[in-house]
Amino acid sequence: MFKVVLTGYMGSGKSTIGALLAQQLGCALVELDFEIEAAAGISIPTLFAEKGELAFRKLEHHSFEQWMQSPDSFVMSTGGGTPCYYNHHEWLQREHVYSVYLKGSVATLAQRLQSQKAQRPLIQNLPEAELEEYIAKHLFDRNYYYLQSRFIVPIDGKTPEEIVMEIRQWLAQKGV
Ligand SMILES: Nc1ncnc2c1ncn2[C@@H]1O[C@H](COP(=O)(O)OP(=O)(O)O)[C@@H](O)[C@H]1O
Ligand SMILES: O=C(O)C1=C[C@@H](OP(=O)(O)O)[C@@H](O)[C@H](O)C1
Ligand SMILES: [Mg+2]
Repeated sequence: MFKVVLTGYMGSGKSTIGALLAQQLGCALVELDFEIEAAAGISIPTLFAEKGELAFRKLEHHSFEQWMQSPDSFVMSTGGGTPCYYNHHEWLQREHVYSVYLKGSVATLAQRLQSQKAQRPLIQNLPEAELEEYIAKHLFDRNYYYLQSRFIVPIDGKTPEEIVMEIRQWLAQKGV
């Protein structure tokens, strides 16, 4: 049994890499944001707008815990905040959990997120000029949690395929 858990800031590529990695490993993909949307019956932006971030975090907690406690093997793409709430960071180093931090620079994340703010309620109303500064501060706070992942992959300037290959090499060393 193995649980590969991808962590990292919004825009670091968790969803993209997760899908590719699960496909290559031939295992299930858990896209935590989809799980939350399915449980809520509404999109994440609507959930934030109508019920608030706290309601989102509760659903995220429920879904994350259910999957982590299951006997299933999978690749999980978390949301950028997932390891930073409740006791979630404690899961990152448990037995059978292969946590991977997709580590991007502020510049790379800001460049990617600029055109994708609408799907991400935490940044959707930020003026363009403030995005980079917001990410820098937020990432500083969240790094404490991301860095508890067992493997760190710098992502700047790499293709998804290159990143997936690095993760697969590390997993192979661990016998996965
Ligand atoms: N290695 C990469 N190089 C260039 N663009 C990427 C890479 N990985 C992801 N992207 C793009 O960056 C954006 C954010 O990726 P996404 O997988 O949604 O990140 P996350 O789930 O971490 O928020 C998407 O437009 C995606 O196509
Ligand atoms: O960083 C966060 O707190 C969030 C990240 C999002 O996922 P991505 O990291 O896939 O964008 C999504 O879970 C929600 O908008 C909150
Ligand atoms: Mg995602």
